[in-house]
Formats: sequence, C-alpha cells, structure tokens
Amino acid sequence: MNSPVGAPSSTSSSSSSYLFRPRPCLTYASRSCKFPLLLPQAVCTSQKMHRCSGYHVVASNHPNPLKSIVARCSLGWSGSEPLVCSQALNKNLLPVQALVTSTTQDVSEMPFIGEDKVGVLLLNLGGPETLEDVQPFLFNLFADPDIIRLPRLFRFLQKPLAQFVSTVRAPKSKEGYASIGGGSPLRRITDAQAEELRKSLWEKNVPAKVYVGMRYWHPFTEEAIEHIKRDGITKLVVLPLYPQFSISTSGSSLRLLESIFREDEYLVNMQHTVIPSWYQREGYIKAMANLIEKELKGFDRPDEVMMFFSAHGVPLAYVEEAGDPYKAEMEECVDLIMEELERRKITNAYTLAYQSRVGPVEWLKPYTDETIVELGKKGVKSLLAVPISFVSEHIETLEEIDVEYKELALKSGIEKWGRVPALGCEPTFISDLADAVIESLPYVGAMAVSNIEARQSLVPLGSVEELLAAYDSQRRELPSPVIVWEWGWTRSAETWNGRAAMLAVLLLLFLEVTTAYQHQFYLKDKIGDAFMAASHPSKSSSRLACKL
Ligand SMILES: C=CC1=C(C)c2cc3[nH]c(cc4nc(cc5[nH]c(cc1n2)c(C)c5CCC(=O)O)C(CCC(=O)O)=C4C)c(C)c3C=C
Ligand SMILES: [Fe+2]
Repeated sequence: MNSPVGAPSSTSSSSSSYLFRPRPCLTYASRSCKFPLLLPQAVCTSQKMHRCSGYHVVASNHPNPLKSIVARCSLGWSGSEPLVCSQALNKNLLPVQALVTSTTQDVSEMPFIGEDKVGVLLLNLGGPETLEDVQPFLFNLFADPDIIRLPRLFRFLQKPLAQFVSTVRAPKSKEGYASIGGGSPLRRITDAQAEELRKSLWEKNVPAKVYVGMRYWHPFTEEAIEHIKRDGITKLVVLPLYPQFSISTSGSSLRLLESIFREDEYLVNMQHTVIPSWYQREGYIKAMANLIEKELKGFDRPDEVMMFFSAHGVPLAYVEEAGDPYKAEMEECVDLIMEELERRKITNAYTLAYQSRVGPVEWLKPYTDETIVELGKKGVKSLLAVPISFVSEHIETLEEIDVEYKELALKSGIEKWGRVPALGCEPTFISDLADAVIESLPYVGAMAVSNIEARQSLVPLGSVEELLAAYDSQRRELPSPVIVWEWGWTRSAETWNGRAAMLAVLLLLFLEVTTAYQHQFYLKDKIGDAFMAASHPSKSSSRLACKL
C-alpha cells in the first residue's frame, strides 16, 4: 500500500481513549460466523438485552477498584422484545468478575473479557495543521482515486496529476487556511468528539476505546490501525464522521480501510462492522433541529427567515454516472430535519444548495453562491445558513460560508445573515453516535448487510468488504477524464494505445494549467464571479464554477 505524503514512519497517538470495560450482556458472533442467520437471531440484540435488566449485579467495595464488579444490562435501550436468545446469551454472558466500573483511563490496567476488546474507529478527512502542510495535504487528497477518478488506463497518471493540481491550488488554499488561523481545526475537533464519544459510551456502560483515522492528514488511518493492532482490539466498529455517504468521503476512507485489512493477517481476522451513514437517526436530526431553532431565535422576525441548507458538493457524474447516493441522502436528511422542525411548529421556507466546487466540471446543483444571489434578487431579506454535510467547523464553514457567502449575501440584498454552528461535541449528537455504536455491536463480525433485520435497522451495517462489494457491483465507470474534464474528447480515448493516452492526458494538463492561470488572473474574486454569473446567466457557468 502506498503511504500518503507526510505519514510518519513511527506512529503517534491517534486514540482518544485508554479505557476498557467489558460490556455486560453483550454477545458477539464468532470469528467463524459465516452466515447472517447467526445474527441477530442467535445473538443478543440491543432490544433483547434491555430485558436483561433484572440481571443487575453489584459487587463492589473490593480494595482494588479494578476488581469492583458491576454487571448491569440497562444499556439504555427501550425495546420491548422478550429475551429469546437465552442459550446464546448464557454461553456468552460475561463472567461477573470481569465487569469493572473503575473510571481509570489506563487501558493497560483494565481487565477485559476473554480476548474481547472493543474499539471504535472514527473516520474523517483530516486537514492541514500549518500552512506548510497545505500542499502535501492537497497532494494526498488529489492522489485519491475516489477524488480524481481516472479510468484504469490513466491510473498511472494519478500521482503526477495530484502533484500538479495540488501545486496549482496550494496558494489559494493557503490563503483560506491563513484566514482561519493558519490551519484546519479538524484534528482538534475530531479528537474532542472522540473523547466525548468515549465518555458517552462509558456512561452507557459500554467501555470501548475510540480511535481517529484521517484520510488525508494526521492522524492517518494507517496510524490509527497501528494503535488498534497494538492495543489488541478484537471487535471494531467503523464510524465515518460524515452523516451522508459519498464515494468521495466515507467511500474513500472505507476503500482505504479495505486495502489495509486485506494486507494484514491480524486485521483480516479482526471482527468489525461499519456504520456507513447515519443522517436518518433521530438523535442527529433532533440535534440539528435544536441548533436551527436556537439560531432562528436570534433573528428579529424568526418566521421570516429563509433556511439555507448548504451541503458540500460533489461532481455531478458521481451521482449520475457512478451511483453515489450522496444527493438522495442529503435531500432525505433535509426533509427529515424540516419534518422535525414542523413538529415544533417551525414552518419557515427553506432551500438546499451545494458549495465548495473544485475544478472545471459540473457539480451538484444548485450552487450555493448562485442561489444566494437569486434569493437576494427575489427579495429574501433574512437568511440562515445551515451547513449540513459535515459535523465539525472547518475551512468551508469558517471561511467560505462565514466570510465569502455572507459577503455575497449582503451584496445581493440580503440584510440579516446567520449561520448554524456545526454539531461539534453537542451532547445530543454525541449521545446519539454512542447509541449508533451500541446498536451496531451485535452485528460485529456478522455479514449484516445481507441480513434482513440489519437492513431494516436504523443503523445500516455491514463489513467494509461487503459494503464496497455491494457498491462496486452497481458501480459504473465514470467517463474518460477527457469527458470528466469537459474538453470534448470522446470515450474512444480509452481504447487508444498507451502512447496516445499519455498524449491526451498531457494535453489535458496543459489545458488545466491554462485554465487555472486564467482563473487566477481574471477570476480572482469568487464573489464577483458568482454575482456576475447570476446577473449574466448567458455567461458560461462552468467557467465560473471553477475554483482552481
Ligand atoms: C461531505 C463532505 C465533503 C465532500 C462530499 C467532499 C468532496 C470533495 N472535496 C474535494 C476537494 C477538496 N476538499 C477540501 C476540503 C474539505 N472537504 C471537506 C468535505 C467534503 N469534501 C472538508 C470538511 C474539507 C475541509 C477540511 C479542513 O481542512 O478544514 C479541499 C481543501 C480545501 C480547499 O482547498 O478548498 C479540497 C481541494 C473534492 C474534489 C471532492 C469531491 C470529489
Ligand atoms: Fe472536500
């Protein structure tokens, strides 16, 4: 496997928790579990476990706090199904002596049950911590075949292309990161979320260690995996920190994880499950509605405020040609939040648009900047921006929304501007993530995707391999890059011999650089661009869509 640029040779700590406490009443599928029928029927599901609440053993006062014993099954579920898995449950019940309530955070001192150690791996994008990190961070991002998708024939050009595009883009990106304090806050926030998640799991009697694995910067996913191995984790819940699934985000991280798992004997045998998206969870929806409700109250006339959901975009071809569920999930997510708000008698007008496009291809529409201008023209006076695709503050909330779009809105006639903060460590949200992890535990090691009960679950589950296999089975190749990059070549390029392909891509590089410099010199002010695009729709919008 290729290491990303900037990856350390030795590992640094990427875990946020050093706490291990066995989980009462939890049973798992065995490593040899090959068929879904072992789950959840034979395994104690969350609902069934709730019924264990009669089993509440407390045996404390041991001089060694680590030997204090508390076994309880009141894990916070509200299911009403009877406990039907007594055989499996009894077989797998934790020995009472093994259950510990000490709050010490030193994992080395914490006993655990048999070989079972539970870990949660949070996957995220990562961001440059200093301005020097920006170009290598961008290189890692553009070297990702799920970000710049080249047909197989052109794959050998992925890295040279990444080098080129990252170098061209770095000055503009650096400006952005400089304006938000010289680096991305993503690592700090994700670490804090991991720590809060760990605490929440602890409070729900589920001791697990929580790790952070970033896709493009420290702590890299590879580093997190090293920690997971070193800690001897045997059961792993993989939780991408993106509410909605996209090929370019969760998909990319899972693909990397799959390749790491495939190459490592320890990991191949480690049981795991994945929660690929969780935007539909009640706790998340409620947490978002809480934030929106609170922010609306800051306006003089809350009911006149237009709610503006702004999601990070993806190239249109991802959705239309590669089958990315991102757009559908995003729309459903907004609907669910609006339904929740309606239940609270908040019935404001709202709209959804897509921001942060990169490169000269068409991205999901409507574009945020153009929509803001249009709303201004239509006489909208108050706008509340709701970032919807990401749960941390980052460059695109702190700079793009708070500075660029706000300025654009005020220029466009909007008088009152507000922005909903990212969820960060909001307690309802963190508690819901913890519940998602807990609900997924019975599926660890199971082939849950093909399991009816799992499919109906609010937590979609499955192993990395299964998820990717399911996705790949429906996946269609994107058109050749000449079409992706819209320069009018034909698909038959794919049948050319290597030399001709090389020539075509070199030509693309040339055009790319020409376009990039054109934009640097003539289209520097993105606000002005968007304003122009809206006021002169006859001008090419694809040119204005280009951030490079
Ligand atoms: C759901 C969220 C995101 C999607 C979808 C996504 C797709 C996507 N992004 C790029 C290119 C860039 N993204 C950059 C930063 C960035 N992207 C996201 C989230 C999603 N990206 C976040 C949270 C961040 C910020 C991280 C931080 O440092 O705070 C950047 C770098 C910043 C910049 O130069 O603008 C690029 C470039 C593509 C091409 C893409 C889909 C194909
Ligand atoms: Fe991005």
